[in-house]
Amino acid sequence: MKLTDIKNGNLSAEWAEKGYELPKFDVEAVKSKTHAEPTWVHFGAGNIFRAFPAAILNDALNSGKYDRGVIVAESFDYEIIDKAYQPYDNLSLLVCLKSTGDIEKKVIASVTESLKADYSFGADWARLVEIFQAPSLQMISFTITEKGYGVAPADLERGLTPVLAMGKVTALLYERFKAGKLPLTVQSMDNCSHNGDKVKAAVFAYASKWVEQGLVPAEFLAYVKDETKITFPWSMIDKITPRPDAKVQKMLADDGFEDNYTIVTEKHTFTAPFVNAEETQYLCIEDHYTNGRPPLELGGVLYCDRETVDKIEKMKVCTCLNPLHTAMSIYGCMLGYTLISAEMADEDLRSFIQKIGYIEAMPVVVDPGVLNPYEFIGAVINRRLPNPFMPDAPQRIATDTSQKLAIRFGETIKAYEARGLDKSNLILIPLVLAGYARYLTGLDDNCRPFEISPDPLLAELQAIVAPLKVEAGEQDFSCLKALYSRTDVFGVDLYAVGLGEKIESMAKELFAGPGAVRATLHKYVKAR
Ligand SMILES: NC(=O)c1ccc[n+]([C@@H]2O[C@H](COP(=O)([O-])OP(=O)(O)OC[C@H]3O[C@@H](n4cnc5c(N)ncnc54)[C@H](O)[C@@H]3O)[C@@H](O)[C@H]2O)c1
Ligand SMILES: O=P(O)(O)OC[C@@H](O)[C@@H](O)[C@H](O)[C@H](O)CO
Repeated sequence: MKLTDIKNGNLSAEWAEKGYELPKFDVEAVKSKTHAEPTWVHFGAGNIFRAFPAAILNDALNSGKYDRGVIVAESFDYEIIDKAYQPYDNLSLLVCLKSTGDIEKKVIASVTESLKADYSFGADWARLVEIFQAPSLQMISFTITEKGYGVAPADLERGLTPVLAMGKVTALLYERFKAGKLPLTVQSMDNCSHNGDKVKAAVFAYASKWVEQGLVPAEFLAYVKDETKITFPWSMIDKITPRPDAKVQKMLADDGFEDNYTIVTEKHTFTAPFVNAEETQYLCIEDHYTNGRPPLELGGVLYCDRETVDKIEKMKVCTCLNPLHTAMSIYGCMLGYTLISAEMADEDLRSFIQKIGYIEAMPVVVDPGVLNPYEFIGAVINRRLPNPFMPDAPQRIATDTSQKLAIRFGETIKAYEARGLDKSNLILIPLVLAGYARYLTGLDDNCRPFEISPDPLLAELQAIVAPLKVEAGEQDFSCLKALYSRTDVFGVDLYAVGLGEKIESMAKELFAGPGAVRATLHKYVKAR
């Protein structure tokens, strides 16, 4: 069984016998309609895209009530397109690993083209320009990680040929402007707070600079700022999607599914012709579109107003899921874990995240109404994270931690400040942040080196903690001031909000030699 059998019409009875769900729509017809009149381009050809946005579109197509696919554009890691999309006609296999142990396998055929979003790939770039000039285009979306929204001063100076994702997107919006100021919605689906505002700020930064440099007319800036033309809605996305896993790969191989290997690209993306993910999924989107949109409600998307998205996102990204993930990943990596479900069987770690969620973060959550925060966190702690069939690893979650702490913990600290809540109630959140300094040493709790996950600020932050040793006895921890006063990393100056000294004293305990991470974690969690 190979994904390309689908195009060749070469489908054996084995597919059904082995429980593989095939597309229920005419894949070639959808492909040619989408080519002629595209409606949706997604940037970021990573795992979550295939497991979730592409899969809900596949469901919409399976319903027979919609007929357009999605075109994927990769602006950063072109190897994904060469190795995980093109050889498989852009088809992929979604393996859903339920907490009951049931496994669903579904061929996703909603991706109709895969393009490398860079000028150096002439034909692909020309096709993207053509798509952005099409009146039918309704939405562009993103899952490019938080750092993908970065705007570097050097890139702003590159004019109309920038190298960063947001610059390229702005250049494509300029093509749409020239094609008649056509409307479009720019939709982030990343785990950032107020994610629409992040894209918006980046697009405005490029457009303003280009106007200032005389590269584009002032009307272009007015166009991207005109909410009847271009909108940047907020969203909340939730579906735990680990990297492709060796056990799943073996299970597929045993089935006779031949497209079962994993690729690690030079840029460290873990990709494959298949994705493995959990069953639970939520995608809540602010319904503010200027040129219509694909009917993703057919695949379960919840459309609502901005205020509701804001509350749902705060609940998930700042309280009930992502902070727990980061807490258990920082400590999990130091304690030698490679599986999230195994960490959930560790009483200290389970209790750590439970108390962070229920006692320290929950007091600042506003009930979004459409989802209940207590039910949500209950499912995360009791069903989703302990799912023994999910191959999720703390090392995946620890990737780019410096980009996530401000959202996952800083927002809660800010809310305590804003509401005048008693910050002495914050104990385990400071312990997470103290653990980050210990994590940056790259030594586990036995003082053996472990591989720190990639992070754009890694070298810079490691240099700050470099003077510290993991050993018993007195040492000078004043270098930590340069870390914990970083508002770019923590969202607040932790000294200014009165938590810096507490974090420093916890860090002293964590650095006190082999076994200190476990002992300190146990002490604070038990006392809480
Ligand atoms: N995996 C999950 O469980 C999950 C769940 C909800 C939301 N998300 C969101 O989706 C994002 C991607 O997750 P994934 O599982 O697809 O990861 P992945 O590693 O499989 O893919 C990452 C994607 O982002 C692109 N990217 C990375 N750095 C970039 C940069 N500097 N500029 C432009 N593009 C860049 C990569 O090329 C790739 O397309 C996450 O950061 C998160 O915001 C992920
Ligand atoms: O995807 P990231 O890197 O922003 O964060 C890692 C995980 O916390 C995240 O992917 C969760 O699995 C996801 O947010 C669940 O919906």
